[in-house]
Amino acid sequence: MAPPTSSRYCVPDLRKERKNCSFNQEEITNLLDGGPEQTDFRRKLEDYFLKDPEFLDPIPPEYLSHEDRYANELRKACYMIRKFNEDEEVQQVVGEMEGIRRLIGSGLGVALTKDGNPLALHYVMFLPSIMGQGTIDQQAEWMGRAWAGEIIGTYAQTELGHGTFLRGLETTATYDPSTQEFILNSPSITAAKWWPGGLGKTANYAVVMAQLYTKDVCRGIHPFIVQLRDEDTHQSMPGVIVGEIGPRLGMNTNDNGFLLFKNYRIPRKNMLMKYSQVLEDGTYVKPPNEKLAYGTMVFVRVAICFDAYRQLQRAVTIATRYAAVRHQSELVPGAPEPQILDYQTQQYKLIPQIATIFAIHFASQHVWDTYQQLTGELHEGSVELLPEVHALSCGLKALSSNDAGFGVEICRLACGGHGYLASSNLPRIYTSTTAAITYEGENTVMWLQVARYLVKSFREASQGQPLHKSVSYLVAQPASTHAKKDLSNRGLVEAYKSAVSSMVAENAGRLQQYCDKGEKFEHAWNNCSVLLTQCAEAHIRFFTCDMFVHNVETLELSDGVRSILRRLCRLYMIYHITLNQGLFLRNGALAASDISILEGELSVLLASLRPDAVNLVDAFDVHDRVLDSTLGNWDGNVYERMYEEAMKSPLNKTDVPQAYYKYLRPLMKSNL
Ligand SMILES: CCC/C=C/C(=O)SCCNC(=O)CCNC(=O)[C@H](O)C(C)(C)COP(=O)([O-])OP(=O)([O-])OC[C@H]1O[C@@H](n2cnc3c(N)ncnc32)[C@H](O)[C@@H]1OP(=O)([O-])[O-]
Ligand SMILES: Cc1cc2nc3c(=O)[nH]c(=O)nc-3n(C[C@H](O)[C@H](O)[C@H](O)COP(=O)(O)OP(=O)(O)OC[C@H]3O[C@@H](n4cnc5c(N)ncnc54)[C@H](O)[C@@H]3O)c2cc1C
Repeated sequence: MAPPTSSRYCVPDLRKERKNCSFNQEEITNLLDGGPEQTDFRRKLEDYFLKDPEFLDPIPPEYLSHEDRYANELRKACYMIRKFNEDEEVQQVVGEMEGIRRLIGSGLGVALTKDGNPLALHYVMFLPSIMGQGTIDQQAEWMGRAWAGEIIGTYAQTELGHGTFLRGLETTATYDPSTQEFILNSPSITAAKWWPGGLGKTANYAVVMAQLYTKDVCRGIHPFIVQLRDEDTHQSMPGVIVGEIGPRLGMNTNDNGFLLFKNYRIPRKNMLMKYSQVLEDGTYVKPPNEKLAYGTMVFVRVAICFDAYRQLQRAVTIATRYAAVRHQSELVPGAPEPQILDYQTQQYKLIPQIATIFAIHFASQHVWDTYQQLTGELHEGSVELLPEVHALSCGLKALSSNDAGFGVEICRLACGGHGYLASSNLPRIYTSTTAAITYEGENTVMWLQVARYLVKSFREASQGQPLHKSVSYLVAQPASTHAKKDLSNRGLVEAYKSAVSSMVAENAGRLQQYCDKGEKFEHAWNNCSVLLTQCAEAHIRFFTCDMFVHNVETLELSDGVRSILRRLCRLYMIYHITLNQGLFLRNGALAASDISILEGELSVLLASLRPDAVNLVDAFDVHDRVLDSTLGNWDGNVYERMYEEAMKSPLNKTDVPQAYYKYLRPLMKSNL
C-alpha cells in the first residue's frame, strides 16, 4: 500500500491531489488484485524481489549491445527462478510453482526483466501446452523437469510463410511405425518456424505444431514435444537448425527465433496425445473436436487480456501523476500556469484510460471464469462451451490489446516531449503492449472469428434455435424510434444491445444478398468483411459495457467505491457511444438529442472525476520500480530524476567525445 501522504515526501502538487480522496483506495486495490490475500501476495512478492540488488540495472539497457542486453535479462530471469527453487523463505511466502508462473506474468515480472523475459514462453506457453494437451503420463514425464527449469521450452507454431492460417503450416511430422518415431521436416524456406520467443538461444525444447501424417494421410496440425538442443552442451541437435531472427520493434531480449528440421526423428510418445492419438501401428484416433489442438492459444488469449490492462495501468499511472506535476501555458491570462491535468482535453485523454482498466478487468474475469468452466467440462467430455469461449477470448484479446496499445500511446502523447524519452518508460511499455495486437492471433483475424460466430448465431436465432448467453441479445426486438430513451447505465446497455443486434442483422442480410446473387459464400464474406469486423468490435464493446455495469451494480462495495466506479463506468460507455454515435443513431437506439445530452454529461463526468484522478492511479498500487519511469514516481520528483538519467548517457562521460575528433573536427576545420 502507498504509505499515508503525511509520512512520505511527495511534491506539493501531488500532496494537494492526495488530500481529499473520495473513496477507499485499498478496496480498489483489492478489487483489481482479486481480493485482500492477493494484494498481500503481490506486495510480499514485490518486497522480496525488489529489495534484491541482483535485479538492479546500473546501466540502462538502451546503452548495452544486443548481446549484452540479452545476457543481462537472461541472468535476471534465471536468478528469479533460482530464487524460487532454492529459497525456502520465498517458497513459504508465495508457494513454489504457482508463484513462478504468476510472477512471470505479473507487472513485477515484466519490470524485473525490462525488455522481454527469455524464459517467458517456457512458463506462459510451453508448460500450459503440456498441461492442456498432454496425457497424465506425459505430464508426469515432462512437468517436473520443466517446472524445475532443467529443460526450457517454447511454443513453435508460426512459420515464415504462415502465421494466421494454421491449416497452411508446412512443417510435417510423418509417423514411421517401423521405429515408432515421427520424422520432422521443413519442406521449404517458408516452412521455417519464425518468431517463437526464447527459441533463438534459450530453449532446448519446444512444443512444435506440425502437420501430422499417418498411413499417408494428412491429419492436420498437432502438437509435439521436440528436443532442439543437447541437454549437456546446448549445441543444436543434428537435423535441427535454430537461431535468432534479429532486432524487433521492442521485446528485444526475448530472443525470438527460427527453426528448421531435416529428417529429425522424435519418439512416438512425444506427440501430445490428450485429445488425438497415434497408436503404435499408426492408427489415428480423432479428437472430440479438432480445434482442441488450438487449446493453448485460447488459454493465452485470455491471459493477454489481463496483461493488456496491467500495461495500461503502468502507462496511465505515469501520465496522470505527470499531468498533476507538469504546469504549462495559461488557462486564465496572467494567472499561474495550471497543472496540465486541469485542461479538459488532458482529462479526456487520461480518465477514459483509467475507466478502460476496470472495463477490461471485469470482462476478462468473466471470460476467465467461463474458460475455467470449459476446462472442467472438457474433462467430462463436453465441448458445448468451446465456440463461445473461442469467440469471447478472440474478441476480448483483440479489444483489450487494441485499447491498451492505443491507450498507452495516448498516455505517451499526453506527456508531451518527455513521453518520448526512453527514461519515461512509455516507449518500452508501448512496444510491449502493441505486440499483443499481432501475436496470439492478429486482431483483424480475431475480429473475423468473432464475426463468424455472430453470423452463425444470428442464423441459428432466426431458425428459433437457442443461443449462448453472450449472444442471446441478438434476438432482441429493435428499439422503437419514437419512445423516450432511458439514458441510465442499464438503459445505455439496452441501447448497445439494440444497436449491435441491428448491425449484425443488417450485415448478415447483406451477406445473404451477395450469396443470393450467386456469389460463393467465401467471396461474399470477403466483400462484407470490413463491416463484419465492425460488428464484432461493437459486440465485444457491448459485452465489456455490460460486464462493467453488472459488476458495479452487483459487487459488494462501499458507497465511495461504488460511486466512483459508477461514474467511471458511465464515462466509459458515453466515451464509446459518442465516438461511435452513427451506430446508435442509425437504428434509432438513440436520438441526436440523446447524444447531445450524453456529450454534455461527458464534460460533467470529466470534471467530477478530475479531483480523484491521481487517487485512482495511486489505488492501482503500481510500485515505483514496476513503473520504472522518471515521470511517474509516487513522489512526483520528475525533473531531478530526468536530469540524473540523462547523466547516465555514455556520451556524457567526457565533455568532448572521440567522434568529434574523428569526424566533426576534420569537417569543421577543413578550410584551415
Ligand atoms: C506471450 C505470447 C507470445 C506469442 C505467442 C504466439 O503468437 S503463438 C502463435 C499464435 N498464432 C495464432 O494465434 C494464429 C491465429 N490463427 C488461428 O487461430 C486460426 O488459423 C484461425 C482461428 C484464424 C482459423 O482457424 P481454421 O482455419 O482452422 O478455422 P476456421 O476459420 O476455418 O473455422 C473453423 C471452425 O473452427 C472454429 N475455431 C477456430 N479456432 C478455434 C479455437 N481456437 N477453438 C475453438 N474453435 C475454433 C471456428 O469458430 C469455426 O467454427 P464453425 O464456425 O465452423 O462452427
Ligand atoms: C512479438 C511477437 C512474438 C511472437 N511470439 C510467437 C511465439 O512465441 N510463437 C509463435 O508460434 N508465434 C509467435 N509470434 C507470431 C504471431 O503469432 C504471428 O505474427 C501472428 O499470428 C500473425 O501472423 P502473421 O505474422 O503471419 O501475419 P499475417 O497473417 O501475414 O497478417 C498480415 C496481414 O494480413 C491480414 N490477414 C491475414 N489473414 C487474413 C484473413 N483471413 N482475413 C483478413 N485479413 C487477413 C492481417 O489482418 C494482417 O493485416 C509472435 C509475433 C510477434 C510479433
